[in-house]
Amino acid sequence: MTIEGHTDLPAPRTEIFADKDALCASVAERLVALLRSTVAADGVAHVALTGGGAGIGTLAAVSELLRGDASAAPDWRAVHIWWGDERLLPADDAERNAQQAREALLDELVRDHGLPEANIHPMAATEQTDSPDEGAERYAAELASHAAAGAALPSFAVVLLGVGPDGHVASLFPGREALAATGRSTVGEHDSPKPPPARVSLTFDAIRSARRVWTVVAGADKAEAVGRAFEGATPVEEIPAKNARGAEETVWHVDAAAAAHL
Ligand SMILES: O=C(O)[C@H](O)[C@@H](O)[C@H](O)[C@H](O)COP(=O)(O)O
Repeated sequence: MTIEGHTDLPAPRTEIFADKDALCASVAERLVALLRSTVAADGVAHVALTGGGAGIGTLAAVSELLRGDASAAPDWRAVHIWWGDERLLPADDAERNAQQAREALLDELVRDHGLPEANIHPMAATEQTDSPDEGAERYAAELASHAAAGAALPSFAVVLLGVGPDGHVASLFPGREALAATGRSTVGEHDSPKPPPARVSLTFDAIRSARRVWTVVAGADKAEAVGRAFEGATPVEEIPAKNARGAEETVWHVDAAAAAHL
């Protein structure tokens, strides 16, 4: 089965926040509202999470929101949790995006808010395979099993993405072969410049099939990458984040420090 990311997508827009906490609180609110409206409209909502400080901070902010007032929340029984990328490590490794997400929010959603454990779809851990390629194949199969007939992956309401100081998103790093993986939903990375080397990632085709792409970017070390992502001439091979777009919208949530070069 092949997939095609959309090619003609709306231009990204930016929203700038005073600091990381304000950014995370705002994205958390929007995420909860989006999942709620998506479940109401479609009966199901698929979301792809990201690791990183702002990504996990957003999940912690969702947890805080729910403690204040859970009435705005979606029916968590209808929400499916996926990841944009993962580190190929033991399942309970503290460096795993899934493990960090569990601690920040997901364990609580399962325990107190009815999120079925079966709706959490982590990428492969080393208990399943040591091979990033096999991990990618396994995840592609899992995605396909939740896709509409003829599609390779579910319709993501939103893909959340952190952006590295080098301009990477998910595990799509500058200059790496994985950037060029097309016609498939996932790709293995064997030699990531950021440790650990072995990772699994969604491809750009998969990211670009999402209805929305929301980046969450905080910190002065991101300012150059953010600035370059919005310059027309920047090659995607240098700043991969430039290529991350959603079919309906792409919003860069950026704190003031990371927005310094915009
Ligand atoms: O697996 C990883 O290496 C991270 O998930 C990574 O992709 C992260 O999202 C960005 O590097 C931004 O991270 P920060 O938000 O912490 O800057």
